[in-house]
Amino acid sequence: MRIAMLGLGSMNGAILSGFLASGVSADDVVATSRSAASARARAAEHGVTVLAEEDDAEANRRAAAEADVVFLGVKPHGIVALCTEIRDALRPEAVVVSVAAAVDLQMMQDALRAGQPVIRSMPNTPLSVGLGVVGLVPGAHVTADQTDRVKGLLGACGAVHVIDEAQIDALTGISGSGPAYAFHLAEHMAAAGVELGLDPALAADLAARTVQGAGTMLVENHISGAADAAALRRAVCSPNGTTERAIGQLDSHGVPEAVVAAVKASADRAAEMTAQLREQV
Ligand SMILES: NC(=O)C1=CN([C@@H]2O[C@H](COP(=O)(O)OP(=O)(O)OC[C@H]3O[C@@H](n4cnc5c(N)ncnc54)[C@H](O)[C@@H]3O)[C@@H](O)[C@H]2O)C=CC1
Ligand SMILES: O=C(O)[C@@H]1CCC=N1
Repeated sequence: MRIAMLGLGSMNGAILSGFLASGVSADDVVATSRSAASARARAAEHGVTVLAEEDDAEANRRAAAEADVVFLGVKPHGIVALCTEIRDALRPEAVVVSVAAAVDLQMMQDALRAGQPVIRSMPNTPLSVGLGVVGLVPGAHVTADQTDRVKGLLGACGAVHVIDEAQIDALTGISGSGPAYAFHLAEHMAAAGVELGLDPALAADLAARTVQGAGTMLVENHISGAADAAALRRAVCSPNGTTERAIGQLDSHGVPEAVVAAVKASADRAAEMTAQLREQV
């Protein structure tokens, strides 16, 4: 299966790392980038061909022309223009997969040739280490085989959920943006350790491994049904102990409400961006 990755930034780069680690051959991937310098850097980093030409539309068309699956990894406001650019170069059976927030299936289908299969996705960057989460919304022209093919590719680097388009903003608020919430938490746990006198490298290591360990426990217990997040939290809290005091601080500082507000803000922003993009097309 030939894969094109148009726009090799943070998200498509994370997906590509996941693909290569899961056994996709670098020979089966062609990517594009905006500048020759970034193309060289990305080609060296991933060991795949990265095209960048004077005219980036030409690089995108060349990469798309041979592909069975084409990942669109540019910013949301560039997706429709990219679809228009590659429209006539795509093979009719090639599946276009957008990773962009806010750009709905209709906008992409309208910019591509009638009948071109399109899948809207919302991935997250932990796909790079095989622990991602992806929401997939297959468009009207996508066959079950084509969905399975894309699910197979992404499923080798994370959990894939096929969802309705109406659910994608909520999913974005949890799993698309969510890695940043965990990184934010780790950042401030480590900063507090430094304030308490720890070496910065030690504090960062403690925070990173704690988030990793808690995440792994959470997933294992979630899959087995043994315990949910609240039960695992309670198991760390000894009565009148250190953690109970710490959680009391999180609660009194409004962290539960802040997390709910953060997830909703991400989802609301996605919807707002969709409305803005619809006005532009
Ligand atoms: N960063 C993340 O964690 C996530 C990002 N996304 C989505 O991924 C998309 C990309 O976001 P990031 O990777 O964060 O941005 P980014 O800025 O890191 O990557 C975009 C890349 O596309 C390149 N590019 C721009 N126009 C191009 C063109 N015409 N031809 C070829 N390359 C072009 C840019 O040079 C850049 O390398 C967005 O639509 C975003 O909504 C979705 C889920 C998570
Ligand atoms: O911040 C953003 O808009 C993108 C979508 C989800 C994660 N990053």
